[in-house]
Amino acid sequence: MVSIADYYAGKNVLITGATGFMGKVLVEKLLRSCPEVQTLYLLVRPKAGQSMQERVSDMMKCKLFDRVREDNPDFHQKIVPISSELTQPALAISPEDVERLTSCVNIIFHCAATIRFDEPLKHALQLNVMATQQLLNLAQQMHHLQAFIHISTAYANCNRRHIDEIIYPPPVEPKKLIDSLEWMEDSIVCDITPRLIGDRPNTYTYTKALAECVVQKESSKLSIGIIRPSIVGASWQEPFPGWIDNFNGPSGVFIAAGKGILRTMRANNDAVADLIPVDVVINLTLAAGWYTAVHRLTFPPAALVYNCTTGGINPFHWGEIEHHVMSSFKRNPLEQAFRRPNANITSNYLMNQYWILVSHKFPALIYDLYLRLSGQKPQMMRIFNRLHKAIGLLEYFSSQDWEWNSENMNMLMSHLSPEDRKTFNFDVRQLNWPEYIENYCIGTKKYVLNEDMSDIPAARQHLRKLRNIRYTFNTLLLVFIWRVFIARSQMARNIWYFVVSLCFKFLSYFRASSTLTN
Ligand SMILES: CCCCCCCCCCCCCCCC(=O)SCCNC(=O)CCNC(=O)[C@H](O)C(C)(C)COP(=O)(O)OP(=O)(O)OC[C@H]1O[C@@H](n2cnc3c(N)ncnc32)[C@H](O)[C@@H]1OP(=O)(O)O
Ligand SMILES: NC(=O)C1=CN([C@@H]2O[C@H](COP(=O)(O)OP(=O)(O)OC[C@H]3O[C@@H](n4cnc5c(N)ncnc54)[C@H](OP(=O)(O)O)[C@@H]3O)[C@@H](O)[C@H]2O)C=CC1
Repeated sequence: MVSIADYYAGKNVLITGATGFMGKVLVEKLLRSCPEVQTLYLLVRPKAGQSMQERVSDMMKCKLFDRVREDNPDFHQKIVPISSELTQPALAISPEDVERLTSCVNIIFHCAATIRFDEPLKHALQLNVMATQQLLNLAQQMHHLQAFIHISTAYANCNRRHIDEIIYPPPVEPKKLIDSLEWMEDSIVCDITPRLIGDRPNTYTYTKALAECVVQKESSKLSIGIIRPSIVGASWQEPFPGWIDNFNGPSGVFIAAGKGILRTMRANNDAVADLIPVDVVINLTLAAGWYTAVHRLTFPPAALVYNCTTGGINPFHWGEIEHHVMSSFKRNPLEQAFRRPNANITSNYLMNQYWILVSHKFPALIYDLYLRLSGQKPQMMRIFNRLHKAIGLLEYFSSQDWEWNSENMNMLMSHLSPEDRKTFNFDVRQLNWPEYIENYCIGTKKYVLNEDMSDIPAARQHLRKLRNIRYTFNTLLLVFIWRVFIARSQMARNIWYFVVSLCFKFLSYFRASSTLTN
């Protein structure tokens, strides 16, 4: 069978969501490991005052592309941005571009989505479901299409404990839902959203489940693969360890803990933390593209689903993550930490509320008071409120376990040549978690916060200063409480005198015995 790189040689690839976290890694890996690929067409929208060309050229300047740049300084010639707003009719692609794409595209990777957990249902439906349908319509007009790869999520069916590599019946017929919500005002949709999403935690997982059904409907006409990654984290090996560029999922939690802001979170110490490195997901995605295309004529007309998870193969737990994240940030501290990193996870609701009060709200109040007194704008309480909202949305995923069947991932691996297994490695049995978490934490420091590694001694010095402030504060607090207590209670005074005299007696005894032995 042809190798993966040989398959992609001369192919035209269409990618949505290329400016996102996973899309960027996909573009980079294709250019680096499949250097003979013909053209990458990226569907991009203008954003924040930047044209789509400007956005794509900014993206190509990013550090992620350093290795590709080294191998082929002219790699940008292979990239063709196509203007597209996925929530618009016909994806807002111009007729000339449609003509161009339908005549030459061989493979589609559909990564674009809204991954916000608090996205209003209508918008999440528009982007995650309707745009997917429109892209499938476009795909059917393509004369040379060999594979359509849809990126879903392992949590699309998080209302089940055991998840097989099949597409489950939709909670509702997507078309009916879209039609009925179309005429409704946003406020009404907002009111009925909890009833609609039922036992799913948010509009994201709900709409991703509906999108899978939309994709499945077209599987008799197109060769389709569906990738379901779990919690996508920093890169494991490629293009370099620890690459990450956003606050999503665990990254924001790690950073907040490293900065000493987050001290408590509800999570189950013993639950599996199903993190999956982004390079593993992308290697599997490219291999699935190759497999889908090569076997397109022999497949029965059904989309092949790949659960892309680690829990069943190489499990690691939230308690272990907490331990390794904390020790990593103590070795490699973040700059200007608010307090020393010391976050604890607990599954006990009351305990968590207690620590929120003592370790989040109380220090925030004091710090804001200090800011106010020194003529600055208070900000800490606002930061904590945002943090509480964010972790509140994540807790559902860190408090329970799921079991994913990953037979198709194993099957795919067994079809790769030894060379492809190395170049497109998605064998998570080899993943060393402590080393991965260390690189992940360093990655958040270097690539998300843009902090310099040479500043680590100063950051350590800052942590020592914070420790001394804490010791002084605790001592003063103890003395203060004790003084108040002693002033009010005869019993406390008696205990105090008893302890002091006991200490004095011990001291005299040791001094006397040491004089005798000399
Ligand atoms: C040591 C402990 C170990 C235990 C550790 C347990 C970890 C347990 C992880 C489970 C993880 C499950 C993951 C499920 C698996 C998928 O399905 S993965 C898909 C994942 N999707 C996400 O993670 C999206 C979640 N995020 C959201 O929905 C929204 O960002 C939020 C949280 C509702 C916040 O919305 P918002 O208040 O409007 O804020 P937003 O505009 O997004 O961002 C505002 C600012 O905060 C920053 N920010 C955003 N999120 C965060 C954050 N989480 N933290 C800090 N800053 C953030 C942004 O960068 C932004 O900065 P500026 O640009 O203003 O400078
Ligand atoms: N990150 C994770 O942990 C996981 C992600 N996934 C799935 O992987 C895929 C990629 O996720 P990720 O890279 O993290 O997400 P990002 O949020 O980083 O990227 C989303 C991409 O979609 C594009 N997009 C969003 N709205 C539009 C629009 N209206 N028109 C055109 N493009 C749009 C964004 O473009 P722009 O830059 O213009 O906003 C961006 O390129 C998604 O399908 C997600 O569901 C699955 C499991 C876990």
